[in-house]
Amino acid sequence: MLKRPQDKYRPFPAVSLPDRQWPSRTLTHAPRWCSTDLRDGNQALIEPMNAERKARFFNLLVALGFKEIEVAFPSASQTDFDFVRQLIEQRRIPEDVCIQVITQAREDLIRRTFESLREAPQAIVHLYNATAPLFREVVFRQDKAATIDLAVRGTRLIRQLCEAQPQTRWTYEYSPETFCFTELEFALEICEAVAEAWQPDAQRPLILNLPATVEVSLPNVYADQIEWFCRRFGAREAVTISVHPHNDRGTGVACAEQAQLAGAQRVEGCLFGNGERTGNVDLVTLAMNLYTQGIDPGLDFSDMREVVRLVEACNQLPVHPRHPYAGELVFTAFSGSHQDAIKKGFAAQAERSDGLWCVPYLPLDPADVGCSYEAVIRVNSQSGKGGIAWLLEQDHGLRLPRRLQMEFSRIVQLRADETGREQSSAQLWQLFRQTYGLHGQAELSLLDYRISGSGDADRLHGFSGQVRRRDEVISLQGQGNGALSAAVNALRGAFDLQLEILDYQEHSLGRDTASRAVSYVECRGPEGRSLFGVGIDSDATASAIRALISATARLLR
Ligand SMILES: CC(=O)SCCNC(=O)CCNC(=O)[C@H](O)C(C)(C)COP(=O)(O)OP(=O)(O)OC[C@H]1O[C@@H](n2cnc3c(N)ncnc32)[C@H](O)[C@@H]1OP(=O)(O)O
Ligand SMILES: CC(C)C(=O)C(=O)O
Repeated sequence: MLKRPQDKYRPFPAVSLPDRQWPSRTLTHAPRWCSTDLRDGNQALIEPMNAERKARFFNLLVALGFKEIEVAFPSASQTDFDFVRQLIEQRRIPEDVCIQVITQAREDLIRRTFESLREAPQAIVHLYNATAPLFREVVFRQDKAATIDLAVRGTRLIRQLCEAQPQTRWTYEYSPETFCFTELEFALEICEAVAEAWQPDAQRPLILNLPATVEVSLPNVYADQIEWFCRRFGAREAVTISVHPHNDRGTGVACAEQAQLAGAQRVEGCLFGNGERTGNVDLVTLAMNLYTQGIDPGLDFSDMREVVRLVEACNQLPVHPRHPYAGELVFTAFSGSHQDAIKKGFAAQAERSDGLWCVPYLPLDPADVGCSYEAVIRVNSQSGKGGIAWLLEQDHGLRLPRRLQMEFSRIVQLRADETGREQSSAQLWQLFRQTYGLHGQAELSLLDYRISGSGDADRLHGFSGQVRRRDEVISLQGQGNGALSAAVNALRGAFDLQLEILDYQEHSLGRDTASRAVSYVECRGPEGRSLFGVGIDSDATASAIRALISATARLLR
């Protein structure tokens, strides 16, 4: 890169619009959406879609709720032409959906475009020509007058061909391609000339589509351009202002949103931002941005994973795992402090009953786009106790006491650091069971036990039982004020061990009477070392004794 980029690149000039209104407006409703996945998206693919992929994509767009779909550049290829014919002849276009096709302003191409549209119930014919100085000078070698003439001649021919096929309800769309770096006065002049040639009214609708063909400036500059245009265009009420942002600067979404504040009523783009170079504006993000502001976008992404799957299959391009609202990782927290906040947020959410979504770090309820909470928290070496406890609670019903969370998270941390890998929920559960002796090969396992004297407050409780340690069966005998203290005394005697209970908690693992109980016992052993034991049993007392044995085994280790 250059030390002096100013020698090579010039900043884009600002628009003089001191009384701009758009910054103090807010979005209150969805725009008219037009998907151009099958045209602008398609022309940017390594291998353009065949008829079968186009048909699958078209059906998806219809199912999502799109009412305007740019389906082809019919004069570009036989595939595109035939696809339009199939849609029409096989009556695959729902009544409330209007297909759109694009053409250059060349007579042969326009005529071929109309051939593809024979007997269409309704259609939008989209004509474009580039208007910016660079394109006039370098690509077309035309002056301003010739550029206007090209657009006007194309418009007149389209009008004539529309009139020759009155059974179709026609809409005309004109795009001054490269609008965002065309002199504003000239963009206005050419659009006025096109409107004059078309004569828009309710029966002859006109869409003026003002594209950011290549993003060259900040979104606020684009918004200024749109507001400037909307305020000056003569027959403003008779036309729909549409925008078509690309994403070269990574600000396609901001451009589309701010352009709507500035007066745009319609947005063209692609799902997940496919399209030329860095892509067209991403319609999924735009729609979900509205949704999370409480505005119905009029598009339904309830099964986002399926939408991703289908679009990936049709485009043969992956959707990034961090893609807003849709990527595989966008509802997942790996880091400890995020997991802690999310866990607390879910608990607070469950306590409230106002239905409002307020969970830290999650701007959207994953369930609204068909995602489960399973992936919300995943554990690796960046994770903390909150996330680990969440997984054990969600997947196994365990509500670990805070100090046990701290203890086990240190053990998980060690494992994650050792392996350098994510610890899946299944791996965590295995580590938990191994650590606390909850599996078949525990170092110390309870074979049987009996408690005597319970029920009479004045008498001491007696504990007798047997545990297996490796191949050895060890008998236990002890007395105490309660069952647990009798068992503690029995273990002390059998293993000549300092052992003291610091804390004890239990809860049931389920709601019905047949559910099991889980006990957590924190013990102090030799040299003041404290640690937890965990026991699970269908009987609450047995689960407590198992927890004690689990702690003893760990102290003996
Ligand atoms: C910003 C956009 O996305 S616009 C849409 C772009 N999409 C596509 O181009 C995909 C489909 N395109 C195609 O299949 C082909 O380009 C076709 C069939 C349209 C035309 O093919 P060709 O006749 O071989 O021309 P080619 O592709 O080289 O296009 C360049 C010619 O079109 C002219 N041209 C470009 N845009 C336009 C336009 N909107 N109106 C009229 N002429 C145009 C150029 O000036 C150039 O003319 P020249 O050959 O006299 O110098
Ligand atoms: C033809 C126009 C709308 C276009 O695709 C663009 O400017 O990117």
